[in-house]
Amino acid sequence: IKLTSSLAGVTFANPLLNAAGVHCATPTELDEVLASAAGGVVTKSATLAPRDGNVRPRFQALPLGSINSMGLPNQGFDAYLAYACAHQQAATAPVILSLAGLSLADDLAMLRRVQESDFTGLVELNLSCPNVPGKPQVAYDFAAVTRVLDQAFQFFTKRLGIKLPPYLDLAQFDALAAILNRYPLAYVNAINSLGNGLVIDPLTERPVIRPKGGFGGIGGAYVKPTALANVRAWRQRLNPTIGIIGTGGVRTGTDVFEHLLCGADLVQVGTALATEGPAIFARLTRELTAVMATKGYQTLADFRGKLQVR
Ligand SMILES: CC(C)(C)CCc1c(C(=O)O)[nH]c(=O)[nH]c1=O
Repeated sequence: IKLTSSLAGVTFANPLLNAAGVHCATPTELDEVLASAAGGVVTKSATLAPRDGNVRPRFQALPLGSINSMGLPNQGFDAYLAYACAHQQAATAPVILSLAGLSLADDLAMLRRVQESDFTGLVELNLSCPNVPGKPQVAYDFAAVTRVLDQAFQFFTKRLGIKLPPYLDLAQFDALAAILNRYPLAYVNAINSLGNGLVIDPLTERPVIRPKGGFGGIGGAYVKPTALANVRAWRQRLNPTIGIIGTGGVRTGTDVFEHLLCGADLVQVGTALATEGPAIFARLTRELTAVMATKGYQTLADFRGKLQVR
């Protein structure tokens, strides 16, 4: 049984990575993921300048998932570009460089720096980043998405993927796919956390996280059906040249199998990694292998995207 997978010409020994934001903000955390059974690692979404992020508590694990309003705490673009270039030299498992500019100008400035750098790996542009205040996040403002991609692909010739939040209306998939299919994207990563949930503690009568009045992104089991639907919807609508990373609700090998069945080329783990640590990747590869053995599949291609129509 082989778990190898490739995305935009980059080969992964297995399809499993961390989700940007989880266990990936420092070189130590990144090294721990690379030292684990993970097939690769994604950096915390970088902003141009380092950021402390929001006040704590800003993450809370829950029985069925998690809520977070981290506020983009990160060591800054230079630190993650240096890490990505160093590990490219060392020919370790692939490092995906995640970017989340606080403005269109910052997005373009970071992409220009990558374009001029020695980094030839995958870049993941987080489109859940804020837009102009008072407007929805970039990914929910299709004119803003068009603007970013139009300007990026004027000069960016390396491998660019985008991280998208969940969409809940089929007309949104149709409209956005028509836009995305115009660009030479390496992949689409679905989904980011389900935005602005609210978890409260009935004993203290307060939200469980402090920033934004307790509003935060929801992850974990809560979002798996939405994550699978987004993976499937994008696979059905995007050019086959655009790969798919499935993220959301992965805790077991069967969850990984379901994302692959819906069309994912790679699968990322957030909430469950935050609670279990990088050892989860050995468990997930073991469990995925067991599922495949039971079903008689030898490779991921034997079943990737082959969800049957009822
Ligand atoms: C939510 C933003 C702060 C605008 C982007 C960074 C981010 C965060 C975060 O740093 O709060 N959390 C998520 O679950 N997803 C994200 O994309």
